[in-house]
Amino acid sequence: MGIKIHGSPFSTATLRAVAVVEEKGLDYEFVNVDMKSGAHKQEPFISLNPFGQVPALEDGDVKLFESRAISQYIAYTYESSGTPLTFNDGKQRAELAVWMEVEAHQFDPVASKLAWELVYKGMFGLETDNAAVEENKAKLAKVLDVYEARLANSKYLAGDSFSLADLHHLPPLHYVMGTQVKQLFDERPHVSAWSKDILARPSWEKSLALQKQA
Ligand SMILES: N[C@@H](CCC(=O)N[C@@H](CS)C(=O)NCC(=O)O)C(=O)O
Repeated sequence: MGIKIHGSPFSTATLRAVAVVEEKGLDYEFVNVDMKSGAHKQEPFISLNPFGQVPALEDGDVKLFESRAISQYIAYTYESSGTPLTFNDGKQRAELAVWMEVEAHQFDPVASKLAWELVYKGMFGLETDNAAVEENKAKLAKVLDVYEARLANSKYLAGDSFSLADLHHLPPLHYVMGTQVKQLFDERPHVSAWSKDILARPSWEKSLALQKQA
């Protein structure tokens, strides 16, 4: 049995897991979980993730949930395939850990909230909360100031090569770049160059192609 990713192509967390497998050039089966009908809260999916959230991964007898845990499993298990997304050196591994934490705890909460307010709510016919947009834009600006300083000295967040730390940003980054939030990236030259670079990766284009098949 090969790699199976269970999820929705419209879910940012699912796309994070898919992007890693694409970046590694691995064959995989995408198993669509119909979130509209609540399939993520029922069997058989709930046995893969008892929290009822996509994505989940199966690889032989390995079963995992949490997109960032899935990405690390793929990157380390299939280290020799495709792009090296991790580092062997201890200091670089520590840098990778730092920037993966920054993505998960500083970037993702605000970028995902902005994507929800400015993209997803529209899809569901819900009204944007403009106060929440302004509040989260201000928070994101502060995070991006830190990124700008980091990226002035380092081509990618964890070092000189593209890694999981960069890849983890792709799904919410993709969504907010189609909104007024893009301006916050454009105003910061190093952040702007970095975001253009990582969004142009063929693995990301292939990940998004899943949406066209849905
Ligand atoms: N920390 C989790 C978050 C997973 C998550 O929030 N998935 C969303 C879709 S992007 C979901 O399943 N939402 C439905 C729900 O929470 O009921 C991960 O990275 O995998």
